[in-house]
Amino acid sequence: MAVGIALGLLLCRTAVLWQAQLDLGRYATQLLRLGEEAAAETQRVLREANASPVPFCSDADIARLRALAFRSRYIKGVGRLREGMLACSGTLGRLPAPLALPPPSLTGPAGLRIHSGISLAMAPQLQATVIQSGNASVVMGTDIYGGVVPAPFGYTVAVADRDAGRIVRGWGDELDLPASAVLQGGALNAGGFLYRSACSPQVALCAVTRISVAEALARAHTAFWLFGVLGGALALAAVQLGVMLWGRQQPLERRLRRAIRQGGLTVVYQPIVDLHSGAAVGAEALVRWRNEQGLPISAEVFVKVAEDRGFIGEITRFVLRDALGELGAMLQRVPGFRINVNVAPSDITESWLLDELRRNLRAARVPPGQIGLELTERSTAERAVAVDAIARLRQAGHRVYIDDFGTGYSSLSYLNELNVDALKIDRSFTRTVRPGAEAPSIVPQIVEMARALNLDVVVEGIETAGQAEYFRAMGGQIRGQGRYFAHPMNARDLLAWVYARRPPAPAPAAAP
Ligand SMILES: Nc1nc2c(ncn2[C@@H]2O[C@H](COP(=O)(O)O[C@H]3[C@@H](O)[C@H](n4cnc5c(=O)[nH]c(N)nc54)O[C@@H]3COP(=O)(O)O)[C@@H](O)[C@H]2O)c(=O)[nH]1
Repeated sequence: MAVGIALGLLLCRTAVLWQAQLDLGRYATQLLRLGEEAAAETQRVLREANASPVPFCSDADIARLRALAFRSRYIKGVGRLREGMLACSGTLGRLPAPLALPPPSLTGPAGLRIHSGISLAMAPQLQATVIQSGNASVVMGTDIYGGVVPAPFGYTVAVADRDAGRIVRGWGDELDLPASAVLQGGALNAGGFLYRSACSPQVALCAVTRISVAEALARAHTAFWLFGVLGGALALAAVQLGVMLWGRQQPLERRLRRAIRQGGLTVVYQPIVDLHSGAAVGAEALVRWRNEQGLPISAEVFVKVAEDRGFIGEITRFVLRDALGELGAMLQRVPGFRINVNVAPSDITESWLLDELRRNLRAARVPPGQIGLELTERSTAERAVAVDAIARLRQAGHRVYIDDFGTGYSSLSYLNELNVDALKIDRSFTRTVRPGAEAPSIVPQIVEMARALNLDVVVEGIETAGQAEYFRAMGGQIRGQGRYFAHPMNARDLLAWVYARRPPAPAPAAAP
C-alpha cells in the first residue's frame, strides 16, 4: 500500500512537471512569435519612413509618421533624427530643441540601432525601447507580450546580443538566469524554478517562461490528494489525473466562451468622483471572471484573449446588459450619474453596438447620456473609421471618453480631430505624482491642453490623498478615479457608496 502511494505520488509529480514544461515551451514559442512579428513590423515601418517622398519634418512628413504609427500594431510612435538627435515625431510634432538619444545598446546586422531604457517626453515614467535606422526611429510598445502568459507562469522577452553573450533589455519579469543559459535555449531547472528558453534564429530575441516547482505542483494539488488518499488505487487515480490534465490544457479561449455562455462573468463598478465636491458622478463598469477553481483571472489577460479571438463583443454586450439591469433604477433616481462601459476596437465598427445600447437603454428606461463609452487610443488607429463611429455614438447621446490617454503616445490635437468629450489620463502618469519624484509630472500640461481643447478630464489611478489634493489644486472641473476613493465593487455596494456621498435631498417644504 505504502509503495503504491509513493509510486502514485512520484508518477503524479513527474507527470505534472512534464506538463508544466510543455506549457512553458508553448508559451515561449508564442512569445517569440509575437516578438518576431513586432520585429518584422519595425523593419517595415522604418523602411517606409526612410522612403518618405516629402521634406524632412515637414507637416506632411509628420502626418505620415503619425499615420505609420497608427497603422501599426506594436509600434507606438515614429520619429525623425538628424545627427542622432530627435527632430520631430508623429506624436510631438517638430521639437523646439532636438533631443539627443543615448548611444545604442545594440547595433543589429541590418544597421538597426536599438536604444533601450529611453525616457520619453510624453511618458517619462516609461522605459521605452527606441529602434533607429537611417533618419527614422520607432518607439516600441511595452504591452506586446503581457497577455499571452497566464498566471502562475512568468515570462521575460529579452533582446539578446549573441556576439557579446549578453542580454540587453528584457520585458516582463526580471531575469534571474545567466545570459549564457538563456542564449543556449531549452529546458532548465534552477533555484526551485522550471524555465524554458527559446531564441529566434532571425532576430535578436529570446523568450523565457518560468514557473516555480511549488506552483506547478500546487496547480495539481487536487490530484495529489487523490493519489495520497487512494494510494494503491493507482489506476483510478491515474484516470483522474488524465481528466484533470486534459481540463487544464483547455485553452483559455474555450473556458472563457463557456463562462460567457453559462453566466460565469460578473461586473464590478469603480466610482468616478468630482475632486472638488467629493461626490460620486459616475462609475466605470469592469468585467470580472473567476475560473473553475474560484480564482480570479486578470481582466487584462482574458479581455485580450477575447479581443484577439474576435468575441470581445459578447463581453461588451454582457457588461451593458448587466450594468443597465442592476443599476437602471439608480440611474433613473440619480439623473446626473453616468456608467462608463469599455468598448474594444472591434466594437466601434460593429453596427450592433448602437442597437444594443438603444435596446438596453429602452428596457431600463435610462437616457443615453447616462451611458459613457470608453475607447482606448488603439481603437482610434483608423482615423476615418474612428471619427465616423465616435460621431454616431455622440449623435445617439452618449459621451465618448478616450481611455488610458498617454499609453499610445497619440497627440492631443489628434484627439481634437476625433471630437471626443473627455479623456482619462492613464494611471502610469498619476504614479509620477509622488513625494520625491525625480521629474516633475507631465500631467498638468496634459490637463491644460485638454482644457484648451474643451475636453473633460478624469485622472485614473489616484491612490493617495496627496495625488487627490495635487489634482484638486489645479482648479477647474476635474474628476478622479482610483483606489484612494474606492476599489471596484459590486452593484449593491456601489448603490450604498453613491447614496452616502450624494448631497442630501432638500427637505420637504414646511406646511403653510
Ligand atoms: N473591453 C473591455 N475591457 C475591460 C473591461 N473590464 C476591464 N477591462 C480592461 O481590462 C484591463 C484591466 O482592468 P482591471 O483589471 O479591471 O483593472 C481596472 C481597475 O481595477 C484598475 N485600477 C483602478 N484604480 C486603480 C488604482 O488606483 N491603482 C491601480 N494600480 N489600478 C487601478 O485599473 C483598471 C481600469 O483601467 P481602465 O479601463 O484603463 O480605466 C483594463 O485595461 C480595462 O480597461 C470590459 O468590460 N470590457
